Amino acid sequence: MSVPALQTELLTRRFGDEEVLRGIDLSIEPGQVVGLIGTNAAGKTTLIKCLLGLLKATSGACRLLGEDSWNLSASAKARIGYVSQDFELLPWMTVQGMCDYTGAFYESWRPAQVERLRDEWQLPSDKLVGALSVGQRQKLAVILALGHQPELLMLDEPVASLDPFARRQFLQSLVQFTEAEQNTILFSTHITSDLERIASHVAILRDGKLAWFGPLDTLKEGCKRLRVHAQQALPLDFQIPGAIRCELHGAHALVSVAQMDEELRESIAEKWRADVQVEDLNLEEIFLEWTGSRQDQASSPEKVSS
Ligand SMILES: Nc1ncnc2c1ncn2[C@@H]1O[C@H](COP(=O)(O)OP(=O)(O)OP(=O)(O)O)[C@@H](O)[C@H]1O
Repeated sequence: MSVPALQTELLTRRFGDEEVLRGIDLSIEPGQVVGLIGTNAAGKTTLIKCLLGLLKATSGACRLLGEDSWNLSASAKARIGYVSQDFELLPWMTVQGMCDYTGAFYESWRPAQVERLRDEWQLPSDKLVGALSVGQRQKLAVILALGHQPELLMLDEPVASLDPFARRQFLQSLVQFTEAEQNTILFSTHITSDLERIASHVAILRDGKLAWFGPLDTLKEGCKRLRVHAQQALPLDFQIPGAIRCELHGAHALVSVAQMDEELRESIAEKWRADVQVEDLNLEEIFLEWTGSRQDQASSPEKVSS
């Protein structure tokens, strides 16, 4: 069996009284492209930093490429590409200087590939880094993270400042990156359409826990919204196995489930003498259901009509 590219066991991380990560068990295999999603302040950056050894776990284990994240060897570090949310760069260097400087740290640096990406992404070589726009700096940070041919890419909201064209180019370079079968990506994002385009797997953080982890297709195929219309008022403790969210309104309920199947529909219909309508959800809706941030008026209990 291969060593997981990234792994946590019962990982917790506290900041003062705030327990941001509360017992995360996650195992990402080589070759997986994992989109990490969760609401603002869900702990995505904290998880990425713990995995990279930039933050120490309060308790539990964190491993990267088989090594303890807090004691990574130089050779493991050389196999990682990382783009942080604030992509720290040296403002007084030119773009070319920044590339040469970063390249000097890596034996495996590929100047030709860096130059190609720089041209494709229209980054002026002689411009000072401090004079670049936010989007241009983000592009440079991504190019620097790819320049040494890493096999593990960790990207914390890598496209937040990119225009749609640059985002497309960026996603294309990630697709190229994953042509090497064992290359792994963990990226946090709020843009579900990007996630849909490149992720093989999805990890959802909620309340400091890993609410869901698995293949993107399984998530999309299994997650459904049920409109339950019973003949009489449903009990206040009305529950459905595997429900992610449940809203009750008299004889009606709006329930989202992670793993829908016909047997479940039939058992609800029979047990509650109810008509059960099953609705498909797109990835953004699934995200809203999982993170408990659904605000869609059409779905509010008041609108559940018989
Ligand atoms: N160094 C720190 N000191 C104190 N609190 C911190 C620190 N770093 C993160 N936190 C807290 O941990 C929580 C999670 O932050 P984190 O940046 O991991 O969230 P996130 O999911 O990446 O959010 P976003 O989507 O907004 O980027 C927040 O409440 C944040 O204030």
